[in-house]
Amino acid sequence: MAKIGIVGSTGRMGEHLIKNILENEALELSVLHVFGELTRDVPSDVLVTNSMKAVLENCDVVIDFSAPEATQELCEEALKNPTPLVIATTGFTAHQQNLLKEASKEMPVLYASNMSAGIALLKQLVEQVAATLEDFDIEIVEQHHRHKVDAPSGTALTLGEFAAKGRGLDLDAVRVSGRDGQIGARSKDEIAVMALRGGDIVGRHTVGFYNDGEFLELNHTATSRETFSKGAIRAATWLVNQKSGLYSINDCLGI
Ligand SMILES: NC(=O)C1=CN([C@@H]2O[C@H](COP(=O)(O)OP(=O)(O)OC[C@H]3O[C@@H](n4cnc5c(N)ncnc54)[C@H](OP(=O)(O)O)[C@@H]3O)[C@@H](O)[C@H]2O)C=CC1
Ligand SMILES: O=C(O)C1=N[C@H](C(=O)O)C[C@H](O)C1
Repeated sequence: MAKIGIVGSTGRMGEHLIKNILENEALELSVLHVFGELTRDVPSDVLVTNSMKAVLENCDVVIDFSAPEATQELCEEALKNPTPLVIATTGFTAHQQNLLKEASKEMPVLYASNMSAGIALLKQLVEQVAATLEDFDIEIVEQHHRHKVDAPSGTALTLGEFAAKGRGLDLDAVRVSGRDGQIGARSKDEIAVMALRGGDIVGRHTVGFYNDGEFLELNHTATSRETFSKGAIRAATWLVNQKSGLYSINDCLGI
């Protein structure tokens, strides 16, 4: 039975993870990392700690839905005590992304900006459509709840990367993150990635392909955070049996 540790246990996603792991008899919730205070009850055999070292020493695999600084601390500590890591946090700097790659040389690391099966497939469709409908303008819109702190979402950036890949482009070179004022006409290759925030939207992503006379929009809407939490748990049970390397959710799903 895999012993699971959670980083970000007091957050919105942490709450679902704790519930989903405790209700699954094939899993053991062994340790929770808390940054502030844990206000919910957990079984007495679950270790609650503010030490990343203690998290790594007390589980077979870590699931991280937290904040970039917390993931950074987790990876730095994991380099001293290699442990399979499922990383779901978004909003990383280039340095933090490199740290994930460094860690994956010493342990299995699965990173997914979105743990849903729908987005795993959508990435592939986006790359295919971008390559096939080569004259169409590509624009991406994401919508999330009012509490989300990073923008655009990690998923929107991932979808943008797949769209750019389909065109043989680098997203960093063609991404537009805002339009306001006399901006001039749209250039052929640019890909806008725009964010809307409000209410309790769990996560909605639309990738649009626009041409004269027609357009195609591919949309994914997450209606429950359990989609992400159950996706991450599935990834964790898969990852404990893998060798060191950087994996995506598609590797876990076999698609
Ligand atoms: N890949 C995916 O499928 C998904 C990814 N996410 C991503 O997961 C992350 C968390 O989302 P969500 O649960 O909504 O966010 P919350 O803000 O609700 O939770 C964040 C958690 O991280 C903890 N935390 C914040 N800063 C630190 C720190 N410096 N050190 C240690 N712990 C820290 C918080 O502790 P405290 O409560 O004490 O502040 C809290 O437990 C986000 O990056 C989000 O984008 C979300 C959903 C799906
Ligand atoms: O913060 C969230 O809530 C979500 N974050 C992820 C992201 O940034 O892509 C995934 C999901 O859309 C929900």
